[in-house]
Amino acid sequence: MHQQPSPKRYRAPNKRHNQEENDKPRSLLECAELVLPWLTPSELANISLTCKSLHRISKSITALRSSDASRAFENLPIPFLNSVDTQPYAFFLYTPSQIPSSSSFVSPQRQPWGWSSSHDVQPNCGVETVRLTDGSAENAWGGCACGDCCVDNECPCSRFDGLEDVVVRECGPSCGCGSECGNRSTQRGVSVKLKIVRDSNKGWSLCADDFIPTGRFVCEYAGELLTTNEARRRQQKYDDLALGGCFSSALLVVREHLPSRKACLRLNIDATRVGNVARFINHSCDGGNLSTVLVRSSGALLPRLCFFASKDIKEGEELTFSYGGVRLRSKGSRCCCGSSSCFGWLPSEQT
Ligand SMILES: C[S@@+](CC[C@H](N)C(=O)[O-])C[C@H]1O[C@@H](n2cnc3c(N)ncnc32)[C@H](O)[C@@H]1O
Repeated sequence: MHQQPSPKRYRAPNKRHNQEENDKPRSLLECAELVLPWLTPSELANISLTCKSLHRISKSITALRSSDASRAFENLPIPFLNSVDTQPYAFFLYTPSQIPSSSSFVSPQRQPWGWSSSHDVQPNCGVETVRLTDGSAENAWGGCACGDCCVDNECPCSRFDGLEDVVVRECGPSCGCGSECGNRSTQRGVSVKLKIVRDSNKGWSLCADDFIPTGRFVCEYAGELLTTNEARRRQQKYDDLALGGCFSSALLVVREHLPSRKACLRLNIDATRVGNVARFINHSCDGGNLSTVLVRSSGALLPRLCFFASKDIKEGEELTFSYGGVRLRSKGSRCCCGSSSCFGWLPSEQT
């Protein structure tokens, strides 16, 4: 007769086996805590289905991601808040400043996001933040060598240089004044409290989380700088994806007209895949509460597009600006800005 093994006889060998199992998950979990922050939301969702421990780690990564969209790149955390649906956060790679377009060398596919507090945060790991500076011009352009750039408006970097006055000048990489200089207000990242709030019509929206006075710098529009050909190729792809619904692109074309009006510098900034919090700013047909200003820093090759409060902004108010006045497609995407001057459709122009 076949004898059933007693539970006791089974337990003895299992004890050692259990010990090995306990050891294995421990090292597995340590690896998981390092690897999982590199995963996309769908990869994270898949892996969280495999066992309870990975589910727990995935959950804490999701909570950390929702608590700070800027993943410690900015001075203050910028949380996602959603009382509309179940989406906890938007997934993209973070760069606090412009980066050259996507050669794989500078524009990686992955960046860790959601490290637990026990790990050293490596905010600069993953996306290289390249300074687009003109090293050769360091002496030719000169920059400044002021002791205090904000005294008596003497700093040569603050002077109008023949470009249109919508271009603001700041000290930059070729100046001797250093990072604490008062003439670098747009170069220190976000210093006003912001939050990213889910809206049932517009997707995510960037909101003030404190009072912002008129004239205060809010953030720059950071992303990948594209050639015009690449911008056209991507816009076509984004338009196709948008037809399927549930896709928001963040490709902005900025034109800086030279004084002669005979030429203009065109900047194509794509924050769709790699960007900063400005990628969540929605359009308003009445111009919104942000003004856009091109800022040139001494020694930088290209200007940066910066947002300033164009009026006093209350805590909780959504931050918006006008995406432009041109609507090439008579029936493009529906606008839900809610302003009395709403056109009904979002601006659209030939990229
Ligand atoms: C730069 S993104 C802004 C952030 C975006 N709402 C999101 O969820 O990522 C631009 C996209 O936001 C949406 N959007 C922006 N302003 C809008 C508006 N006034 N009405 C409806 N949708 C808007 C459109 O889908 C647009 O393509």
